[in-house]
Amino acid sequence: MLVESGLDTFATNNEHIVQSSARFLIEYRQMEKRLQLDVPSLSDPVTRDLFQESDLFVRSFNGMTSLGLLSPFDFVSMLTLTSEIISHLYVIYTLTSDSTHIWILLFSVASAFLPFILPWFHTGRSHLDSLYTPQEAQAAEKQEKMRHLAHNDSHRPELLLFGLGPWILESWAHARKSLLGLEKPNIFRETAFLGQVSLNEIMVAVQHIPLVIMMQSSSATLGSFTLYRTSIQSLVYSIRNLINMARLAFQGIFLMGAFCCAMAYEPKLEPKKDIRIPYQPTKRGMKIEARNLSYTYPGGSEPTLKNISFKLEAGESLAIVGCNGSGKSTLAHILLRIFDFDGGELLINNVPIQRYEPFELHSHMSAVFQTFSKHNGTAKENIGVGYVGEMDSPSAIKKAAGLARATHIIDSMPDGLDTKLDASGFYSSPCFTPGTFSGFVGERSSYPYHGLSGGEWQRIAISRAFMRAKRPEVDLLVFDEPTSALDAHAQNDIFDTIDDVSRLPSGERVKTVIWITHRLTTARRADKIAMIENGVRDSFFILKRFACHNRPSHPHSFYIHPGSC
Ligand SMILES: Nc1ncnc2c1ncn2[C@@H]1O[C@H](COP(=O)(O)OP(=O)(O)OP(=O)(O)O)[C@@H](O)[C@H]1O
Repeated sequence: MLVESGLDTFATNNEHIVQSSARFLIEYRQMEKRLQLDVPSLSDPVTRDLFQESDLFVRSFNGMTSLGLLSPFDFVSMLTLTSEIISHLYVIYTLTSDSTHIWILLFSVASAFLPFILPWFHTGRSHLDSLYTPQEAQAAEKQEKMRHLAHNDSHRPELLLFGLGPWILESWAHARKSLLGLEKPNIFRETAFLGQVSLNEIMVAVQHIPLVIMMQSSSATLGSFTLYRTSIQSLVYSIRNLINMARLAFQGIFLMGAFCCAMAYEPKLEPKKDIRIPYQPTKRGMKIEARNLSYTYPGGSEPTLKNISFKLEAGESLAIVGCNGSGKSTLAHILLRIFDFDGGELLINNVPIQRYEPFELHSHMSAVFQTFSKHNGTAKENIGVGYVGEMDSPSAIKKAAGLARATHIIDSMPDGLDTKLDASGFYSSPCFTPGTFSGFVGERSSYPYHGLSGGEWQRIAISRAFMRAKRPEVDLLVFDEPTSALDAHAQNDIFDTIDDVSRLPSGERVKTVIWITHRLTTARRADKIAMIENGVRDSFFILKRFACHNRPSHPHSFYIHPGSC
């Protein structure tokens, strides 16, 4: 007994280790692949579906009897069920001696199966189909979206401001009911109920009729009657289980297929091996040349950017100005290789940008996006993500914060760099009652998270960009309205720093700098100014010198303007 129990424990532990390791590996591969996905891949619905199905496989990977894994145990269960079916069939066969018995048998089997077959006719589709209808997929997506809105604290202020609660609840309930099959008309439900519950009982009663006839023959005993009855019920039960198991196995194989396809998926911006070349630095920054660049957002009918052409020598600075919606941020995303472009050419250091591996190219760039991220993490993490190699170096983080003039913000936080920041704005709002949470970083404070103003967040985002910007391998700095929430004095300081960071101590510029701004004062600091005019979707941009259009003269300014000129 002792040995048996010891062996059993050993086998269980071993099994647990094997299952956990396999599960971890699958989850790791999925996470790794998902993190490689670029924006164009993510905006492709087919890719999104593929990764969703692959996610489903990974989440269902629970080892034995899971949906995702066909374990030996599943095959053993299938074999057992098959052998059970054969033995029940044999028992029934031995009890069936003449043609009357055969008819009784057929009648009994048909009536036992009827309750399971009828619902298929009610819905007009197979059980398998019912798992994948587009309406249900839509309902599932909506349900998840609403659940996310309700659970994610970062949406709470807008949720309250716009009174979205009832709408979210109603939409969620609608989607949920539809998924649970509670939204069918009453008549249909009653029919289905009759079909599944009462019909079962009716059929059990009906099955007794031929058996009673059988009892009247002299050879039938009460024992054979019971055996016959039990065998038919067991036969139906085993067949049903086998079908369910086969269905799960089929789904498992289908989802496993999706997982394998996802693992082989190459992100859209990834260059093919035969054209890929390593980034060639110029020592003076990044040389950029755009020739007739065009871009249309997925699903858009009109191009947001059309025929953009310009040239920026390594080490030059360019300010892009223009009205709202003219495409400035879109252009920045293309230059940063976040988006692809539909037409034209973009050369980086005289090489088409498509030939560079995006991960490598990005290591030579730093940026502040207009809609920068706010992480629900510590100040250290929020700044450190700019260059994770120095995330654990307080001095590097403080230096970057110093460049962004954010030192005083960090000094005023309760736990300095270890203060958890409130990305959602929820915990710093007056509606939040302190003291209801415990165990957060910085328990000295009664608030779990520390709130920041818009300008302070912007300085954190600029610090993040400076974590990487000052590094020698970085050749391009892009700032999309980096100081929109800062006062004029702070704005000047930041632009002085941008200028310093882009130069060697000797004063030589070694980084190309592009910034987007609505302020003429900051635009004038650049070597060149590009202006996007009438840029909403139907623009036709061409880079020209201001002087050609009687614009304020600046020796190195350009004018991006609609229409050929
Ligand atoms: N994800 C998107 N899908 C579809 N259209 C988009 C998307 N993002 C932006 N647009 C559209 O592209 C156009 C250009 O937007 P973009 O953000 O580049 O303008 P912008 O010049 O940076 O504006 P702003 O000065 O207000 O920041 C806008 O008309 C906008 O509606």
